[in-house]
Amino acid sequence: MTERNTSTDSPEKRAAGIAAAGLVSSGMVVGLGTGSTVAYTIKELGRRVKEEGLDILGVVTSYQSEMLAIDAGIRLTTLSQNPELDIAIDGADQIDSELRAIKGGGAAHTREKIVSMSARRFVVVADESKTSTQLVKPVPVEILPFAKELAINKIRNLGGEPKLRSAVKKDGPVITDNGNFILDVEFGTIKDPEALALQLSAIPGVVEHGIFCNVDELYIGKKDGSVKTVPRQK
Ligand SMILES: O=C(CO)[C@H](O)[C@H](O)COP(=O)(O)O
Repeated sequence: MTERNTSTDSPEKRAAGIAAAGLVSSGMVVGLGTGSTVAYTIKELGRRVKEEGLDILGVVTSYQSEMLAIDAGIRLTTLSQNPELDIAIDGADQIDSELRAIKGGGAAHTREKIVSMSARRFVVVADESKTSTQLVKPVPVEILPFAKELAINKIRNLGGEPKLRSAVKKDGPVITDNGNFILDVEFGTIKDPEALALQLSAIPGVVEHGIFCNVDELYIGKKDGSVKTVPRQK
């Protein structure tokens, strides 16, 4: 896994994150993703709650987004109480020209997928470095610790090279918010993301993988502070 850029001061990420917050209006239930780009969205929504009386409920995707949302003053709900969301906004590690994305750099992709699939509209916020004609980054795969060896063998049979993600400030593996391990799997250029997504999902012990084929719209923040929006071609 390459080093994660979680810079807290990025004009590109800020531009994308704040622009996407503009899609949210009072009465909405909003899926709140995880990572440094959507953190700008969460903070902007919090500002609007305080300064403009924006009345929303948020559904978080990680302990990180929960803490940010609480700090920002956003009221939270759960998928049990609100199973259908109006919109979900989240970051991505890479996104291709057909808006298929790799997520899970922050090990939150399982809840992120559940939340994004529960939303009528799923918007990804990113800086330009995340865009690519094809997906080439390693795919994060959350697995049950009990299934590690089986999952590694099955993933190798698919042509992937899995690496157990290690924690930075803890000895041993990363443990997700769900109590599982993460494999970062190198597949080279992913020619057919939809097919690979199905193959990974079929492996016993795979909880969720980081290939997302449900992005409706991409907000790309640029260095000059402008934002390009790209809708998915239907
Ligand atoms: O999928 C994710 C977390 O699991 C993040 O959305 C993704 O890693 C992008 O993060 P950032 O906005 O910090 O670059």
